[in-house]
Amino acid sequence: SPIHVARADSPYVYTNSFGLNFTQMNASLPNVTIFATGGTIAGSGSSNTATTGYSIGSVGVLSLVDAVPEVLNISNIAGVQISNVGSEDVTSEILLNLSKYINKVVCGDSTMAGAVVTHGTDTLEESAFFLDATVNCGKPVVIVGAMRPSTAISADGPYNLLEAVTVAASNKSTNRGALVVLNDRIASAYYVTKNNANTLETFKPIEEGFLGTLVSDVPYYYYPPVTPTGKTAIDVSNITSIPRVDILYAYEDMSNDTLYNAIDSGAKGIVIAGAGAGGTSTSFNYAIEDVLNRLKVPVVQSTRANSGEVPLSDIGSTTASHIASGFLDPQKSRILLGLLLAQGKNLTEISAVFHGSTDD
Ligand SMILES: NC(=O)C[C@H](N)C(=O)O
Repeated sequence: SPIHVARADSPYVYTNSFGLNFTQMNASLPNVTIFATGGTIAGSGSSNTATTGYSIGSVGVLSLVDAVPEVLNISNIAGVQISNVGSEDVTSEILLNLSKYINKVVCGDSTMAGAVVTHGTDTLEESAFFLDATVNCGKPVVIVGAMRPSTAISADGPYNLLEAVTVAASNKSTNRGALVVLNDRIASAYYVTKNNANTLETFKPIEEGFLGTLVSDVPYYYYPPVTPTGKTAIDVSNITSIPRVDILYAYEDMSNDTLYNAIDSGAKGIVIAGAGAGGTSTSFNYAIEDVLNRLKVPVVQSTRANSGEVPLSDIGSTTASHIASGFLDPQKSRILLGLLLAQGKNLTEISAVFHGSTDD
């Protein structure tokens, strides 16, 4: 269960009705809760030039905030340690717990302005998409990470954290869904993706553009609040687990066995990272139709190209409830399919939700 923490050197001055501890309660400042999950932002290396091979999640939320005392000039902070793992170890259990927690202690508390989630960057976009789908009270949920560990020269985590808290505390950030803030940019969690394995300039919504930027820690939004086309809000209050969804990466000579093996070993839904606009071989297409018609297991056809649409008209015949991912990439499609399966949706309903992202 989560541990509530505050700054190491000072006693709590205020505990709210949800048991969250604050080290200051300045009535003129907004309240923000930081939910820490781990990742490089909480990592430390053996030298100040090491930007790989460092230990992940060795720094707790308390030390993160201690490294950036400036956050206390802009908000009253409560800290909750949800987990302390590399993002590759973030599970659907952690995400469900986190989402329910934010819905309860941020959405359910009129004195709380918003939430910040610190997270490893490798799968940050998956967790951000999950939170965008499942926290919909209008308050900002800002997901932030870092590419350099806290011990590196020019570590990016401290300033990224300050920017994330600034965005979460700003009333300009409401009704924009979950937001990803790194490297002075504000992006919609619905579209953003990691583009480079190593560099600071890595999170981008490839086609859709950023929502805003920060200059000298002041957020500027290019547009008034918008909702991504076809976005589906999902209530997780009655969901206790997320069914397993596997992603299969398509390639020349791909064997149909990959599909049947995944289902035989327990996958309740499949996402294909297809070639181009969802393409798989003629033989594999028959296997997909067999799985849809006979086994009634949803197969979402997405693309391994890192942007663009998979249109429904481009995949398969009309003899089955085909599901085209629209503009959602394989990793976002996996999150959405898992949530829809958890809600008990059938193939036709699932197809309609994915089709919504295409606006046709
Ligand atoms: N930059 C990072 O945070 C990478 C790290 N492996 C993680 O995702 O936890």
